Order: sequence, then C-alpha cells, then structure tokens
Amino acid sequence: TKRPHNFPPGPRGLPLLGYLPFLSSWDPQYPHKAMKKISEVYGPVVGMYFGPSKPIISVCGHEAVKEALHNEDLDGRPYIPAALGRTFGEHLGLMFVMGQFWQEQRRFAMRHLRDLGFGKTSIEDQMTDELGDLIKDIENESELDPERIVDLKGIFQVSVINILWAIIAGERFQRNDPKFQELLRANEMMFRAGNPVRGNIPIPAFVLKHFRFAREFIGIKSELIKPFQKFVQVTIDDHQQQNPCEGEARDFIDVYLKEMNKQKDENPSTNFTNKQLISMITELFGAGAESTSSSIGFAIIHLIRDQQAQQKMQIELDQVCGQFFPTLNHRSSLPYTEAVLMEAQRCSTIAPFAVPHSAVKDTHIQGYTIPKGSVVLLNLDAVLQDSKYWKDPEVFRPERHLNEDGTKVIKSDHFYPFGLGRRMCLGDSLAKNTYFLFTAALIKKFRFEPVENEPLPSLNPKIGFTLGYQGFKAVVTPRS
Ligand code: HEM
Repeated sequence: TKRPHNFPPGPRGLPLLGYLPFLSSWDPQYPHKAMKKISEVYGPVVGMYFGPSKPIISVCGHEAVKEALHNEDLDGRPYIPAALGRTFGEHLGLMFVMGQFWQEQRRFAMRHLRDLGFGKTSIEDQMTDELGDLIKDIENESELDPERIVDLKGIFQVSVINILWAIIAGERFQRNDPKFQELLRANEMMFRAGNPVRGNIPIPAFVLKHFRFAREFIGIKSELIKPFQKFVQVTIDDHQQQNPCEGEARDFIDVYLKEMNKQKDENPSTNFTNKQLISMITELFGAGAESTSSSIGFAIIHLIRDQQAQQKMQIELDQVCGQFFPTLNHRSSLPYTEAVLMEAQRCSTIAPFAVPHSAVKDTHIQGYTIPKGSVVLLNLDAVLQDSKYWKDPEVFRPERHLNEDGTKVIKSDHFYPFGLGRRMCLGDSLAKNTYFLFTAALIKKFRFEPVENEPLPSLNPKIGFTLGYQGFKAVVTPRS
C-alpha cells in the first residue's frame, strides 16, 4: 500500500494483508502489549495497514494519547461488524455511533441517568442493600468450607448489575435466578469473544455471512445477543403496559418511552425508537456488568497478593468508619483506600485501547497526518504504565498516588482509566462509586488471603473486548 504523505512511521507487512499477521510476533497474547512494543521501535504514533486500505493508527505515549482524545476530529468510531451485530445490524446504541445521532442520544442518556442516580448519593441505599446481600453470600460460602475457601469467580457481577438495573428498569434480579445467570454468562462470552484490534479487519460481508470461522475470528457472537434483546423487549413491554407517559418517570425506560411518545407526534424522523432503546440498554448492561466487577475483582487480587497494603487499608477503614461500613461521605477521609483503588486500576487496565476511535476527517496527531477513516487505537494501558511518568510501572504501590505524609491523594493528569474528552466513559461516576463502596466494604468486612499450597491469584487478564480477571479462590475470614 502506498502510504499518504506524512503518515506516521510503522511496520509494513504484506501487500494484501497488511501488518496484522505479524502482530502476535510482538506479543502472542495481548495486542495492547504488542502495540506498545512496536511503539518502542517506531515512536508514540505508529501507522500500519490491516488489509490493503485500512489504516490503523496506534498511539502510545501520554502526550500523544491525550492530544488525540481531545481532538474532536478523532471522535468517530470505526465500523466493527461484531459491534453492529449487537444492534440489529444498524448503527444504533451509544458506543459505536457518531455525529449528531451520537451527540443527541448521549446527551439525553447522560442527563437522565444522572438525574436517576448516576454519581449521586441517592442511589447509595440501593448500593448498600446489594452489598449486604453480597456479603451474606460470601459469609455463607466461607462458613460452609472448613478452610474458609471461597470461589470469587464472577461473584460481583450480580450486585453491580442490580444497581444499574434499578436505574434503568426499576427492578432487581434474584442472585440465583437461572435466566439472569444465563444473561450474565452470555454477556461475558460476548465480551471475551470481542477483540478491539482484530474486530477492525475489513472482511467482506458475504464472507462473514457464510463462514463461521471468519465471524469468530473477528469476535462476532450475534446469536448470544438475541435472548438479551428479547428479555429487554419484555421489560419495555411491561413498562408500556403501566402507561409510563402519565405520572412521574420511575426509571430510564419510562423517561425514554415518554420522549419516544412526545417525538412520535412532533418529529417524523425521530431517532428515539424502540430498537434504539433496546440497543442502548443492552450496551449499558454489557459495559456496566463487565467493567465494574472486573475492577473490583482485580483490586481484591492485588490486595491478596499484597497483604501489607490490605492491612493498611483495613486500619484506615477502621479508624475512619468505626464499626460502620464506608459511605460515599467517608471517601475524602480515606486517602490510602483511594490510592489502592487507583493503583489497582492503573496496574490492571480494563479497557486497554479505550473503545477504538476513528478519524471523521483528515487530521493530525503529534504533527503526523491521520487520513479520514483511520482506526485510531489509543493505548490507555501504555499511558497507565508509561515509565516516563510512573516509576517501576509494573509494581503495585498505592503510595505513589499520595503526598509525602500520606494524607492527600495526588491527582495526576496522566491517570485517566475512563478516557478523556467527549467520548469519555459515560458511566464513570456510577462505576467509581460502586467500585469504591464495594471494594472498601469487602476489605473492611473480610480478610482475604491466598489459598495455601496454590499459586497466587493471577494478574494476567482474560483477553476480550475489555480485559477481565481470571477466576480465583481465596481464604475469606470475617473480621471481628
Ligand atoms: C471501572 C469501570 C469502567 C471503566 C474502566 C470504563 C472505561 C471506559 C473507557 C476507557 C471508555 C472509552 C472512552 C473512549 O473511547 O475514549 C468507555 C466508554 C463507555 N463506557 Fe465505560 N467504563 C467503566 C464502566 C462503565 C459503566 C458502569 C457504564 C454504564 C453503565 C459504562 C458505559 C460506557 C459507554 C456507554 C461508553 C461509550 C461512550 C461513547 O462512546 O460515547 N462504562 N468506558
């Protein structure tokens, strides 16, 4: 492929296939690590091709990533067939849409999700209830085993999703409801099958239609979304029957149905449709269930591996909260706890490439030309592990986020696990509150220790569209 003038430097690959077949030679398992190693050779902005005409730009250093996240010409999203497969084959939802449609739907969702509880203390009671149930479950499991060994695989998801579901649909799931367990499993399988790098390979639609291996290679698992969509439709129908347009909206579905009804009369080309509502909800469910529970899981793993940090956190929690569970009001008086949470997010990035961006017109990063239509992979993992800003980046050291006497958290401008700019995570406030309340309460309530004669819980993430933790067991003892 002939590279455009001033295209970023990068490896060349084969005439028709581009560089993709060689990526795994840099790191066989993790594409974000492969891209980082390529950057060490070519610089922070690397240009490659996947296929004959698909420019892929990989951006690694903090300066370059920050510049790109604030460049509105890079606020597009690439065409990813696996993502489209989850939204009826149409450009719907929030994550993979762009332009005016995205702005309108994102603004609406943000405003109302905030009013309904995102980032608000009004949802704290709900969080505490869910947490109470989770703690009971862990206590029961711990009591049942003579050695107090508890399997912590996937255990946080139900509680996390119930908080989000209260805001979206005004309901909660029973922890052991088999239908719900099935939805969670399907959701996890979709996330694990997804791939933010391979997902961009331009495979023609007819090949995808006829060849299952091609679909699987780029992470399409459309069959898993169907039961989800059906379940959401039934929930919407239930809401419709209760006449949501009269009286006060109870939840996001009510708010959206009200808007749909209003626009139906006023605006014949409205974007507020039933399919869009289903797409948004399935996306929020997916984003919410996986990422927040993975963050809690990784934090617990780090604290099992670093018993000293766990004890320090427990001492702080005991001193500040006494015999009570931590609340959002305690947060600013818990600098060490906050530092632990930040450090776990820094060491174990959930969204190592953010969500892939694309160039909506010809533009620049660090002076290089980025042609319109390029896929832009912004390596948040490389920012959070950038040795220019983080000394010994691979070491888990909460103190690095604290001032010298440990009394204040240092807010650094190179810590942004939720991204930056207009495409920044839409659920960050809900995620931060849930992550804090759950992790802090679990550590206050229990001591988590490694299982004797077994390897320590792994920090190697499970690959997928986002990164998840490997299932693990721990000795969990209630603290008096
Ligand atoms: C610890 C948990 C989470 C992390 C680390 C995280 C991180 C991210 C990141 C890095 C992005 C991409 C930003 C970009 O493309 O530049 C993103 C996007 C997004 N996140 Fe999150 N997220 C988390 C939790 C959540 C939750 C709880 C929700 C919703 C309930 C959510 C909904 C979304 C949505 C809808 C987008 C797409 C926004 C857009 O394209 O405009 N996330 N998230």
